[in-house]
Amino acid sequence: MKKVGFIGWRGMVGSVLMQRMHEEQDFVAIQPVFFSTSQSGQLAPLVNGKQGILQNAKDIAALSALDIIVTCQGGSYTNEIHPRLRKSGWQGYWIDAASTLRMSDDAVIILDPINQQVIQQGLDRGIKNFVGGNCTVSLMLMSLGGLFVNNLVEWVSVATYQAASGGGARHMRELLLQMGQLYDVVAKPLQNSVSAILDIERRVTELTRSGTLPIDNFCVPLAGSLIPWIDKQLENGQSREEWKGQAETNKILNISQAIPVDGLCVRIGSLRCHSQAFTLKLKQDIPLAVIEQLLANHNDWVKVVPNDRELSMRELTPAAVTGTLKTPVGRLRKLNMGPKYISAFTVGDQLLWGAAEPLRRMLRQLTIN
Ligand SMILES: NC(=O)C1=CN([C@@H]2O[C@H](COP(=O)(O)OP(=O)(O)OC[C@H]3O[C@@H](n4cnc5c(N)ncnc54)[C@H](OP(=O)(O)O)[C@@H]3O)[C@@H](O)[C@H]2O)C=CC1
Ligand SMILES: N[C@@H](CC(=O)OP(=O)(O)O)C(=O)O
Repeated sequence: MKKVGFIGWRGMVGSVLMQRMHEEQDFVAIQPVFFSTSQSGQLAPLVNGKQGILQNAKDIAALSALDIIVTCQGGSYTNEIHPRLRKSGWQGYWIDAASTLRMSDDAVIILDPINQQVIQQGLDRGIKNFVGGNCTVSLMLMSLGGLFVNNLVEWVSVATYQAASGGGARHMRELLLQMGQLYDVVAKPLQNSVSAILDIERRVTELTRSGTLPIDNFCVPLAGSLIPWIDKQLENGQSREEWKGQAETNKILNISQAIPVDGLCVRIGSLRCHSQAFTLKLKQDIPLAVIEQLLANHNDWVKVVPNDRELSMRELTPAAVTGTLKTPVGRLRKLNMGPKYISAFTVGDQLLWGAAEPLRRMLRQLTIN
């Protein structure tokens, strides 16, 4: 049985990974060792009927004893530990949720329903670093995979609607605290159906602008608003999140002629589902029914939601998709720009297919035989 170390298992992404591994009984096939950067010496979680002690996540000797390391601890941990561990001669598999190593030549970005062939080629070439993709990229490919893998996409323009969880656990708390404070300030007049709505709105807006809402994480209020920038600013005017769209998509697909992917990434007040509105230019004029069939047949998680008002409102929302592995796509139609232009709207849980699930499946692949 492979000895597998888990770092970051008690964080938000790590907890989702643990939950999924329990659901799929993945622990049965491995010997798990749990690590922490802050709680070494305390009790590890009970798994396979055994409860060990948390190891120090920065102990290179302890890490070196592992066949596989799975980390959801974040980029700073990867930056600090991965080079030291490799320098020490460790030859094991490193599976990571952080973006740090994604674009390295000696790393494969993992999304097996899309690029199992690339993963297998990497394994055959002796690649040992396997990194989960950016959540918007992974979720786009899970929903629109049928068009990408059939080489039908000429370019992609996207506007994202990204959930608070993408920033991390503290961001989700901050959003909910903001929502609570905004509600509290108008709770009384809201009970009274004849109170003037513009008075209510004014109070909410005044509080939003007062500088008293908690904004340590988002830097500005998100509740009742949005933030049209995610991640760092690049010199070309893109946000780093926007830059990842093209860079990671093309690396995942491993194609020689890059598909342009660009757009605007926006943070909104949903909790853990990212949504994305696409304009795609296809390489051919394909009937909509064929497009729908290619999309629906691509993988077990995508579902084509017919372009119908009622169904879109019911099935194509964060509220409907949160906490599930579904990656629905809908609002599919040909645009006025011409027969090769289509719209699409996708929704996906950014902690599942957007973060934990590709890691879980990679680990399973390495441990099943
Ligand atoms: N959030 C996301 O949507 C995505 C995140 N990622 C990557 O995953 C990394 C981790 O993200 P995320 O899971 O959101 O980070 P979290 O902040 O939830 O957890 C990170 C670490 O914080 C420590 N920690 C300190 N206090 C607590 C507490 N009260 N509860 C739980 N953990 C605590 C734990 O480490 P310790 O036990 O060592 O103290 C934990 O592993 C990111 O930095 C990013 O690189 C990737 C894709 C999406
Ligand atoms: N940046 C994403 C979360 C994510 O997946 O990030 P990264 O590419 O660093 O793993 C968000 O904020 O919604």
